[in-house]
Amino acid sequence: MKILVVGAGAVGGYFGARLIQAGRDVTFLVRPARAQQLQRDGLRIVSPHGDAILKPKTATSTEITSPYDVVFLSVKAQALDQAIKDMTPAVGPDTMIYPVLNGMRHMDSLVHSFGKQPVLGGVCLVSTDLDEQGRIVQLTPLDKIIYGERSGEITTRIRSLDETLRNAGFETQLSTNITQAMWDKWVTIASFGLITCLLGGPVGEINAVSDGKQTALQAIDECAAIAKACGFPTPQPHLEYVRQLATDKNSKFTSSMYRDLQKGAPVEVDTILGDLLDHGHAHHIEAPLLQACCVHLRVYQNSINSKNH
Ligand SMILES: NC(=O)C1=CN([C@@H]2O[C@H](COP(=O)(O)OP(=O)(O)OC[C@H]3O[C@@H](n4cnc5c(N)ncnc54)[C@H](OP(=O)(O)O)[C@@H]3O)[C@@H](O)[C@H]2O)C=CC1
Ligand SMILES: CC(C)(CO)C(=O)C(=O)O
Repeated sequence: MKILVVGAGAVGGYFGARLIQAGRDVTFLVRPARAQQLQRDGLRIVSPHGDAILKPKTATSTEITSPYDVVFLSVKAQALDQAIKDMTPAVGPDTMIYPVLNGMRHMDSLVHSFGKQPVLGGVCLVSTDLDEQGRIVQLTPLDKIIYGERSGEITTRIRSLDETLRNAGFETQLSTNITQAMWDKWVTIASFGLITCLLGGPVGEINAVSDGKQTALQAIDECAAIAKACGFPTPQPHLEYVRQLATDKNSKFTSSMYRDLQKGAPVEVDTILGDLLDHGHAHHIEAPLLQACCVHLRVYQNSINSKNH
């Protein structure tokens, strides 16, 4: 299968690299600056599972002339519209689009642009960072991707995708209920985004101060209550796992949103937290911590936008 990874950043770069190491046919769709960096320094992975420096195949949007079998979409929400335009030549009648962005709103944009047929559901569970030198640094051993047809069917194409992705150095799961899995992930990232960005530190530092633990648990309850009201209740074992992760006093765990905030970079506030809050409003669910965090991050976002103009 010919795989096009759109975005050689923290997520795409990591899973793309592991797939290349496992012998899969991977090309990265990149913009010119990243193309030059990869050409010069290679694709560099720093990971508890083993470091790597690879020379990947790359293409810029004008260099794509024929469809790929799979487009693994791993850009940030704010880059989605342009990425959709740039990846269009790679999408043919049989292409599967496998997005791993956090949240759900990107699904509407993809279906609007390409129709329902090519768009799979997808989730990734990993904690990676694109550092100042363009290296991909994996911060915890977790690396799992989940994929499935949005209908839940086990089709021939999803089986071949599963065969291609399995045994490539990370955990995989073919899901027959990918929409639920995406909601579970949404609750996870919204909880950790909210906890770390609003309370201002990694999980352990929040739990080290009085009322930190209770506030973290309240944040999870707010996000889970919205998912439940929307008809996607987070399964109890998953909720327990999130609660445990969020209350570990020794944990350095953060969220990609918090790391963006620390870097002074744009944060996916509206697609991860704002969209969840809107779903809460539609169901009359009170979510004061989530609301406060949205306001905090929107003020931050406005301040970086005005600095950049
Ligand atoms: N990092 C993490 O731990 C996790 C992130 N996620 C989610 O995954 C998604 C991706 O995040 P992440 O990998 O961290 O983000 P990064 O910013 O690290 O990577 C995104 C990459 O996309 C590239 N890009 C943007 N637009 C285009 C384009 N038009 N064509 C080609 N490349 C493009 C950027 O390259 P450049 O700007 O250099 O051109 C950048 O390298 C987000 O929705 C995030 O929430 C999910 C789970 C964990
Ligand atoms: C919460 C976490 C680490 C789970 O994969 C994540 O999705 C993120 O930081 O963006």
